[in-house]
Amino acid sequence: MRASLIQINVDPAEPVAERRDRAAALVREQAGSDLVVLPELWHVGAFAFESFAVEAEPLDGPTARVMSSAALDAGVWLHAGSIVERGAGGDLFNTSLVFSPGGELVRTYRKIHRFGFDKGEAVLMAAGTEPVTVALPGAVAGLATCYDLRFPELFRALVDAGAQMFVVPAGWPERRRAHWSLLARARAVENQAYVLACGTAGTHAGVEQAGHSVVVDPWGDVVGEAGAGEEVLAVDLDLARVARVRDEFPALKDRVLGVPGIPVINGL
Ligand SMILES: O=C(O)CCC(=O)C(=O)O
Repeated sequence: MRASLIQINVDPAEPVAERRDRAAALVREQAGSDLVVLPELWHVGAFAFESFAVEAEPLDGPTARVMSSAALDAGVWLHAGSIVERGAGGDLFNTSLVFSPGGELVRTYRKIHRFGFDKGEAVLMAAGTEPVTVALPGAVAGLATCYDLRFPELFRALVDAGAQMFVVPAGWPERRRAHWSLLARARAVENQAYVLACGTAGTHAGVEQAGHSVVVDPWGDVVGEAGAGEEVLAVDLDLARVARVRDEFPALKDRVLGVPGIPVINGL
């Protein structure tokens, strides 16, 4: 599988509509890839809290329309990162969108772990409640978003649902870049799965972004890593490696479930 992670620059001076069109053009340039990934809230900026309500949109809103047509034109599976979704009841969600090469919206994932403690996303958005997987050609992908990366139980539940790779759009701050790299590798090693972690570049709302999107293989080796600025990170994934690593070093099979005090995750 050829995967291209678009680490787009989020600059508050660039109008959202222009960034949307620019992102779509970047997706079209990835024709020939199998999977294209954009980061979390790239249209508005993950820390641009004052713009969340203004830029909120339904699942058939402007970002979904533009991304659907970009996926169709490029003929790729597209994880279009996340949008500020306005749900039917008016609540806002941080919602990831996955399109088929035919441009169909095949999966959505509402971020479960909201970031900010008692501020920002944590108070402005509602939490998702359902882990989500999507069958891509050659592998089942588990979906997670940014802060979710800190919660291994979500990833284990996704493995129980069949995930062989994780796609993690993010707007991770530079200040905690060391955690980003470490956690991406940890989730890959402990779950013996590929991790495709796609962040943003630039500074918005005073928060410098880490960039350094990274793809980690099921052994924990870094397959490719971006720098700090806008960049497309293109990598080739050997999806059969997931089964090989799981067979040769069968740690997942050695899980001991049912120990008092250790919660059992029964899948989804
Ligand atoms: O966990 C972190 O350090 C960053 C999380 C974050 O920025 C987010 O989820 O938007």
